[in-house]
Amino acid sequence: MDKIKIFSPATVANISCGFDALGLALEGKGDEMVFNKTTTNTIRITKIEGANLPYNIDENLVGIVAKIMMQDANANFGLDIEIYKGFKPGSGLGSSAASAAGTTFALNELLGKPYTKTQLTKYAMLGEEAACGSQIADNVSAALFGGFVLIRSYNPLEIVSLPVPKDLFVTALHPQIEIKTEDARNVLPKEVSLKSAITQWSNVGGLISGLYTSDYDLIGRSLQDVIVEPVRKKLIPHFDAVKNAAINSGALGAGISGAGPTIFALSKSEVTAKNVLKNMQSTYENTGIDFSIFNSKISTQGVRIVNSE
Ligand SMILES: Nc1ncnc2c1ncn2[C@@H]1O[C@H](COP(=O)(O)OP(=O)(O)OP(=O)(O)O)[C@@H](O)[C@H]1O
Ligand SMILES: N[C@@H](CCO)C(=O)O
Repeated sequence: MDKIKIFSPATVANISCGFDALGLALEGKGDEMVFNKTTTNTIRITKIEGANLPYNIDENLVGIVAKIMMQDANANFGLDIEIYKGFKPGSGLGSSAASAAGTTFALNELLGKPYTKTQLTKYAMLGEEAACGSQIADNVSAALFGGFVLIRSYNPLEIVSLPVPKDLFVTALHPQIEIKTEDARNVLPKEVSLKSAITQWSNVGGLISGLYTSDYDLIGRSLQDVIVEPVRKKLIPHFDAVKNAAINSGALGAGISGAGPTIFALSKSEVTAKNVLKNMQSTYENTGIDFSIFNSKISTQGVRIVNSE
């Protein structure tokens, strides 16, 4: 294979109760990238559309991840890379993760598929470190594996794919402000009380049980975050109003997508999700802040090939 075009999905990390441990992949929203093998032994980013990002391969995490993987594999080719961002960095929808996961997937194909998805996740986590200072796995593993994922352990890295109940829909409202993941991590408490920890891990258990049994009400009751959301929601204008609008219009639950500012809601059917979108939208329309909003199914596929030669 000499050339590959891939699609890498947007993702929702944390899913309320599972900070750094849970993620899901969205259908339809994501980045595309083209990787062309060259005979030059250099890596170049030749085109970037959709976001203002560096072309320097030591600054753009696509270049950073590609360089490390090429060196480790002793690759005997160079690369020309085109990046088409489908959503903005700093949105809470895993922009850096879509780039990092997509790069590892494409490189694996061009190298003859030497790596497992868990090994690719480890490489993609280096991209996350370059973006925000932490080797987080939730967005990148959701992008690579698709569906719902649980990071059962960071060391050694263990990713568990969870079932996706067929009627689940995601609504995502993205206020047009940028929150850097690094900044959103810096506001977090260094310690949590035992009481909060018990509530949180009980909800993670409830959510996972709900996914396995397609118990939508249990999923809804488990979408609670008593540790991260109370601190981070202060960074997101009108968070409570939008969350309440989602729940009052039938959503199972709602919370912060990743590090924010995107607010996500889960609903049991497309009809409910449409109603939830309408009410979240009309709540934000009164704020004077620009935003975008969409509904999505959960993608069970993750990063995929668009075409290859
Ligand atoms: N290819 C790339 N795609 C996205 N961001 C990149 C890329 N290369 C470098 N960056 C830098 O990474 C930072 C974005 O990372 P950050 O984690 O804050 O956003 P994010 O990935 O959209 O957040 P979240 O994971 O919450 O959705 C920005 O400073 C951006 O310039
Ligand atoms: N779990 C990470 C995701 C960042 O995209 C966080 O919430 O900081």
